[in-house]
Amino acid sequence: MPQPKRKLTVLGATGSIGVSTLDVIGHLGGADAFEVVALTGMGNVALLAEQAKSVNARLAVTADESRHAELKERLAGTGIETAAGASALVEAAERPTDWLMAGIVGVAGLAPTLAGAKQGATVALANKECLVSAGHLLIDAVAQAGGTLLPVDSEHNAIFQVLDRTQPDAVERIILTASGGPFRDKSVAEMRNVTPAQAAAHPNWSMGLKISIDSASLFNKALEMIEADRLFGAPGRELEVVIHPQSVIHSMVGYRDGSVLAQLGSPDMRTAIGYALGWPERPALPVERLDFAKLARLDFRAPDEKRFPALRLAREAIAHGGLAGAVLNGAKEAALESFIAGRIGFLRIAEVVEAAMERLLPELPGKFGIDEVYAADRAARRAAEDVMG
Ligand SMILES: NC(=O)C1=CN([C@@H]2O[C@H](COP(=O)(O)OP(=O)(O)OC[C@H]3O[C@@H](n4cnc5c(N)ncnc54)[C@H](OP(=O)(O)O)[C@@H]3O)[C@@H](O)[C@H]2O)C=CC1
Ligand SMILES: CC(=O)[C@@H](O)[C@H](O)COP(=O)(O)O
Ligand SMILES: [Mn+2]
Repeated sequence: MPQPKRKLTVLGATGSIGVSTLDVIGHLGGADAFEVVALTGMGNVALLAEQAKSVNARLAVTADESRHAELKERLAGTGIETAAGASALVEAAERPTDWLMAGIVGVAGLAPTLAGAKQGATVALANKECLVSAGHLLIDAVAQAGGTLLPVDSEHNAIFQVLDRTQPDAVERIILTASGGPFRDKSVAEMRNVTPAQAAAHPNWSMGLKISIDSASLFNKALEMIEADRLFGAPGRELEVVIHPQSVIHSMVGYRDGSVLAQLGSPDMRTAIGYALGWPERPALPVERLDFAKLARLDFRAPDEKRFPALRLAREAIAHGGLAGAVLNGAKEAALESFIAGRIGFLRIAEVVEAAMERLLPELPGKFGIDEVYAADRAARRAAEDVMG
């Protein structure tokens, strides 16, 4: 009897993570090995349609209702179902699947990712904004449904790989590495007038526009600190960030005997995605192997929080707990969109987030559910807009 194929859904299939995920799926057998339940995208319906055909997906969904007619036309006669809009994304994520990639960017990914978690799928989590904004709601949803949450963000995937879960008390430090981004060595004055294109030019990783710019402001690392706190935080465990310009060590865990375990690899997300798809096994992948003699050296230095205030704001959000992450992220998303649109300068991003946090943190409810998360996100965007004028 042939084994039933493993069912997969990819949210955000047309993005950087989504394209890498489909590449990994292709290397591991594609439509012969997997049944692709659903693929989702937003504006890039041409790519979405091509992807859906290439893996013989059951359903293709665009988040943008105005693009549905085009998607339908591109998939006419293929038998692939189509749908559009925010609720269609959630319905796609609710369709029974074994494995779901959460690869939508921003808090827009929260509702479909939660829906996937609630049906008990293994959730491969690239979208960090879910954990930052909704705290333990996602982790609890996975646990209640009997599913598994596998971090895909390279740092958290690295920590997951080297964390000895049989000895939680032996872990004393979680060390996130940060490339420092394209402005690692720039002064505040030099960063004042940088353009979105300069900010998006990541030195090591090829990624979507928003995460690339977040790496430049170190807000990516700020989000990752909160993400790490949600995933691996425990009393007595320190959370550190170290600048490591080569992005070869993806993160580290320090133990009470002085050992530090690190995961290394080329800056290629297919390793983390493949790990999450194959877990607990490691599939063979055509990722460039590290050549240590060629690398010759690995560098480290402390982050400069005067030039990059994002890390300090992340620590404040972690210390405050609850919905502070939703406020930091909502304000950051609003400020980032304004920077991309040319409405504010690069340095204003951190100023806007700090002002929104100062305004909103004192009045946040301690207990929260999903409605309060969205309310905090909306309030943060309003406060950010207000500060930006
Ligand atoms: N790229 C990377 O290497 C890494 C990314 N991550 C995280 O993974 C997530 C995805 O990042 P990345 O792939 O770079 O992002 P991209 O911008 O490249 O892709 C985003 C995906 O989400 C879709 N999308 C955009 N807006 C919406 C929306 N409002 N509703 C539904 N779908 C939407 C896009 O559709 P379309 O393109 O069709 O418009 C696309 O499929 C982010 O949370 C990021 O922080 C984490 C670690 C590494
Ligand atoms: C690939 C990945 O996980 C990104 O989040 C990457 O780590 C960004 O790099 P920096 O934020 O360290 O510049
Ligand atoms: Mn990362």
